[in-house]
Amino acid sequence: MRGQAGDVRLYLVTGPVPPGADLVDVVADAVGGGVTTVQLRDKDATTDDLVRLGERLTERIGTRATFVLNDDLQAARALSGAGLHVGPDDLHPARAREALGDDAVVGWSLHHVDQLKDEAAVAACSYLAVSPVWPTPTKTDTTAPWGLDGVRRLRDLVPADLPLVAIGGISAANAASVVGAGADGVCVVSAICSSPDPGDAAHTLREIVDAALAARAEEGR
Ligand SMILES: Cc1ncc(COP(=O)(O)OP(=O)(O)O)c(N)n1
Ligand SMILES: Cc1nc(C(=O)O)sc1CCOP(=O)(O)O
Ligand SMILES: [Mg+2]
Repeated sequence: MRGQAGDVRLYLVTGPVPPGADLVDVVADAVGGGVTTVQLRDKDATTDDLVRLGERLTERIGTRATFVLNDDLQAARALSGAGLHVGPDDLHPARAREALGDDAVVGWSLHHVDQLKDEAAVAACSYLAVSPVWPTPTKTDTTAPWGLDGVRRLRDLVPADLPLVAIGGISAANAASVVGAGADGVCVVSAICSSPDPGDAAHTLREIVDAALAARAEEGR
């Protein structure tokens, strides 16, 4: 049971924002600029912290973007309608699906190709994530980068009706190549959170992703 992935074309994962900036404003501006999914990720936050911040974020975002928690099932359960993103070292996606219900968004990071042999996990997911495409200073404890060849390989192996997103080192300079290699959406932290103008950064990325998706559709891929 997959649930709907929502719209994963431009997927913002939260991260550090510039001094003086407020994360809620950054996310709201980014959604105004074209972000379609927001993941609240803060590896140091308690469940209570995540719920409080999640409430502020969802109030500002409303229904304009899909909202997902990283790792923390309890926080996701406390925030009505929130989805959950997990990796292979976290809660199993089938357990997340059971806990959150059929309509919830459940995402899973692909660190190793062998994960695709876990049919129950894949069947429970709304989308899968190529993790990471390129090395990134934002998260240094990743497994080996897949590169664009890895994106192509995974797109061939992942069921065609299951959205595949990509994360790690993605910016306006390379987002089109990631979509061209088969990703259905790009996930970014620093390209938006570190930008002096998050709304403009999101708008630029969204135009690039939409153009690359349109070009791919025209080529019949
Ligand atoms: C969209 C998306 N893709 C990958 C990840 C990374 O998940 P994980 O490997 O579990 O690592 P942490 O984010 O938990 O450090 C992600 N969060 N989101
Ligand atoms: C949260 C996260 N997960 C990754 C993975 O590979 O699973 S890479 C990453 C951080 C991505 O940051 P930036 O867009 O600044 O490169
Ligand atoms: Mg995780």
